[in-house]
Amino acid sequence: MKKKFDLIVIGSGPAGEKAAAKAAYFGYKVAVVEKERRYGGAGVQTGTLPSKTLKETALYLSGMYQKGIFGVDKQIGRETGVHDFLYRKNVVTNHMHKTVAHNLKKHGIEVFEGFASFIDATHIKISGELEQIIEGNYILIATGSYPYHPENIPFDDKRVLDSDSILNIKRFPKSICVLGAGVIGCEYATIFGAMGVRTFVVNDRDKILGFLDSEISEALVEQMKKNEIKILFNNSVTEFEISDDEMQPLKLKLKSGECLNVEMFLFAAGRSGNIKGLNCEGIGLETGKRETVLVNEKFQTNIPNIYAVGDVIGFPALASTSMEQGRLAVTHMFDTADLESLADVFPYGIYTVPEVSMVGVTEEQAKASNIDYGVGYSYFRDTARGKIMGDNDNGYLKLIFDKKSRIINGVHIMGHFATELIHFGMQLVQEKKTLDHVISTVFNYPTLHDLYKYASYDGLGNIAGKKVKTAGEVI
Ligand SMILES: Cc1cc2nc3c(=O)[nH]c(=O)nc-3n(C[C@H](O)[C@H](O)[C@H](O)COP(=O)(O)OP(=O)(O)OC[C@H]3O[C@@H](n4cnc5c(N)ncnc54)[C@H](O)[C@@H]3O)c2cc1C
Ligand SMILES: NC(=O)c1ccc[n+]([C@@H]2O[C@H](COP(=O)([O-])OP(=O)(O)OC[C@H]3O[C@@H](n4cnc5c(N)ncnc54)[C@H](O)[C@@H]3O)[C@@H](O)[C@H]2O)c1
Repeated sequence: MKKKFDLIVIGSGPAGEKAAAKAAYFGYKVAVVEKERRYGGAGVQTGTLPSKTLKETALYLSGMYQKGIFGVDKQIGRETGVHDFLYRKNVVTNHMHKTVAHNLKKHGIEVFEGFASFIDATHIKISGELEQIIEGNYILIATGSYPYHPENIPFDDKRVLDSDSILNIKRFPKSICVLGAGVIGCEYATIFGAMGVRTFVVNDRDKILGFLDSEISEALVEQMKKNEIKILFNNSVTEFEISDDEMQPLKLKLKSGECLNVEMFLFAAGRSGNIKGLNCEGIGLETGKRETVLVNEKFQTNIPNIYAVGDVIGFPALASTSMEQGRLAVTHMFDTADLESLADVFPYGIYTVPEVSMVGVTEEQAKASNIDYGVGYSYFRDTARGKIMGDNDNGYLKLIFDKKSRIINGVHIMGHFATELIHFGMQLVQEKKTLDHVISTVFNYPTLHDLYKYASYDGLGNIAGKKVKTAGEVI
């Protein structure tokens, strides 16, 4: 007999898992269909958590942040190989697979292993070892995204890689070229840089991480250079010459005419939505650019009982926002009345070495919208906690505020733990707090939260015409 559910979720990534768990928590009968044996999608298996774990591994093996404390340079041992590099990543993804499986089970969600496709708006065919058809009053598409593969790149899963296949390398490279200075490209470039790999980044623009405040982006470039990462701006790879002999380097011809000889190549220039095989066209579901599903502000598609969330709907394509979109879609389906909308202020966390994080407006945006804005800076090395940690990367925090009201509307941090530190800044921006609010706040001492206080004092100095600090200042 055909099984019937209140909700069928396609995909067990962050968006699907959280949506399914919430609907089940509210008492609805829920199914999740997952095509892979291991749960968690790009969030757990191929994207967020593996890359963040590799970053921690690189920091551990290189001793990069201990260097600032003891002043010694711990060279990565020659014996450090691909096994050491990937070990912790495998531990974390295995554990998280089990955590997701456990979460689905404890909520009483039925999981179907197989590939889901639409028969019609309420029936899903599951293809795989056990083929079957299930029925749902509501369907949630949470199928995520995959690395985009341009035709001119000869991916081989050994030396010419994307952000999925880089996780299965069999030997550790001495040199690598990363194409694309977006989030994936910069994170991996700094991971390999920290591991002592000669790293080249090729980007078709003159800025890395185009959405960042320009000063922060430039400061990160300086740190990358310090870690011997070479960034080739306004450039691209036009041709590949690959010898069958794997001991020979890949020869990459660049738009600038130069040739780059490296052991590995990582393509990191965009992703597309996972809609192939879903049969969207067959049921009349509207899709957009880069294989995305089109939705309204309630995450509802043009077919009212079908919703879509996460990477498959495109921007911002983050695990953090995908989970919330999943929960919100369930709010709208079942009128659970617990969440109204996604917060319009959310942070960006870039897990490069050093980390970068931001919330609110950049200086360029403040300028463009004619806000009479001021800035305040503070440096990790000027705080007691920064001194204790031994600031290694000239880390700093930058506040952008409205000069008249003193309301803070942008916070930008580059430095160790930036992705953690940003959350206080997020509250300031969300709640429209002022510089005066920050200076009247008491923090634990010594902590890096002092950065907020010093930047606020610097901002007040700016208003009073007594500004003393500039971006990237070294004393
Ligand atoms: C290298 C990298 C690093 C990242 N780092 C971060 C980060 O630090 N912070 C952050 O917030 N975000 C990060 N992201 C983005 C984050 O991983 C994604 O935004 C998030 O995983 C999207 O969640 P999702 O549930 O929409 O899709 P996914 O996590 O991709 O999950 C989709 C699931 O659907 C399944 N599926 C697809 N089609 C079908 C089908 N037809 N039938 C059955 N199952 C199907 C897939 O197998 C998969 O398990 C990173 C991404 C990458 C690639
Ligand atoms: N920490 C995080 O939150 C995090 C980490 C990794 C990935 N992600 C998510 O994954 C998504 C995809 O990331 P991405 O880095 O692949 O894409 P992206 O679109 O963010 O960046 C691509 C970069 O490659 C450059 N580029 C594109 N084509 C090129 C070419 N032919 N030659 C040279 N340069 C080229 C672009 O100018 C851009 O700088 C992001 O949008 C993000 O949502 C998030």
